[in-house]
Amino acid sequence: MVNGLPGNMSSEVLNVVLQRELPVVPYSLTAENQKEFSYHSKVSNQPITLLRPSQRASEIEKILQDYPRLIAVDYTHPDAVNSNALFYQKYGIPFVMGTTGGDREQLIQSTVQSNVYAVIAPNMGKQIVALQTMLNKMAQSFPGVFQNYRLQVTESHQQTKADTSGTAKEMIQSFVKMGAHFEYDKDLRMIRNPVEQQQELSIPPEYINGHAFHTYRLTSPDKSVQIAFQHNVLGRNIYAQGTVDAVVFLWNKIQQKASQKLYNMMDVLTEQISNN
Ligand SMILES: NC(=O)C1=CN([C@@H]2O[C@H](COP(=O)(O)OP(=O)(O)OC[C@H]3O[C@@H](n4cnc5c(N)ncnc54)[C@H](OP(=O)(O)O)[C@@H]3O)[C@@H](O)[C@H]2O)C=CC1
Ligand SMILES: O=C(O)C1=N[C@H](C(=O)O)C[C@H](O)C1
Repeated sequence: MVNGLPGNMSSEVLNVVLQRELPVVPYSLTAENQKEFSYHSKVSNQPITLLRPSQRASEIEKILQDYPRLIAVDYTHPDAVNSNALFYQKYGIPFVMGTTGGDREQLIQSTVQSNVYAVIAPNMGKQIVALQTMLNKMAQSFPGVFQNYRLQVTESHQQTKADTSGTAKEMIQSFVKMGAHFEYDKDLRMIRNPVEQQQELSIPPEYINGHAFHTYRLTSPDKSVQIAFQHNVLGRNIYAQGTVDAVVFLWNKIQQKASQKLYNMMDVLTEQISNN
């Protein structure tokens, strides 16, 4: 069940689900102010009924009777993360939460308490998740290696993005664990202006409405050393592919009745690599 239609990420995920010939539940949670009542994908004839927050409680039990083994994918809005998660938890629906923002601590806490299977990650792009994993390991192995270094982060996304990059927030935590000094109001530059994106970052016009460029730059106290990490993505396919991998991963965990219920994308990636 791909929730957040007709949004950008949910549409992309739906395409990948259909390309991989996986079954799709013909319902999607949408925003209260949504004007359309159904969504029509370019690659399928089956319309998807859009359910507003005020409608979903009365419809979900019937949907669960028809699709008892459904897994929800959530690409909605930072303001909806916690309430949507509570909805999945209340009805025992396993979910893959790609939506960023909201109260992340509460999201994790309520998921653990609910005992519902879930994958939660602010970035589903496996190559980026590999970089995150490497930085986590680096922080564990060399906790103070960037002591007194200053971290500066630039992240550029489409103008409609509602929040600060969730990926950047996680990466920053790793660098801070390595001793780097970082202040959100001074050291984070968020670029949302299409003119700057084209002129400064050379983002092609067709990707102004869908890109994610991140640079993390560490500078030594005397400025004689600079170390930078960068991941630049055009479009959204990388996340959609990872999301569908996470759905398959979760499906397998449910079949195996795994005792661990909550996972992140590092778990998905680790299992995929060890199975190959
Ligand atoms: N984990 C990952 O790998 C990635 C995460 N993301 C995250 O996914 C989220 C969505 O991004 P994107 O698709 O680009 O955003 P969009 O704005 O394109 O899509 C979000 C959709 O969700 C709808 N929506 C709003 N409120 C609700 C609600 N309560 N229930 C259901 N649907 C709702 C919006 O409707 P309306 O427009 O009417 O408000 C819109 O159609 C963001 O948090 C983004 O950061 C994005 C890319 C990758
Ligand atoms: O909104 C987006 O587009 C993205 N959101 C995620 C984030 O906030 O980190 C992942 C990626 O940057 C794309």
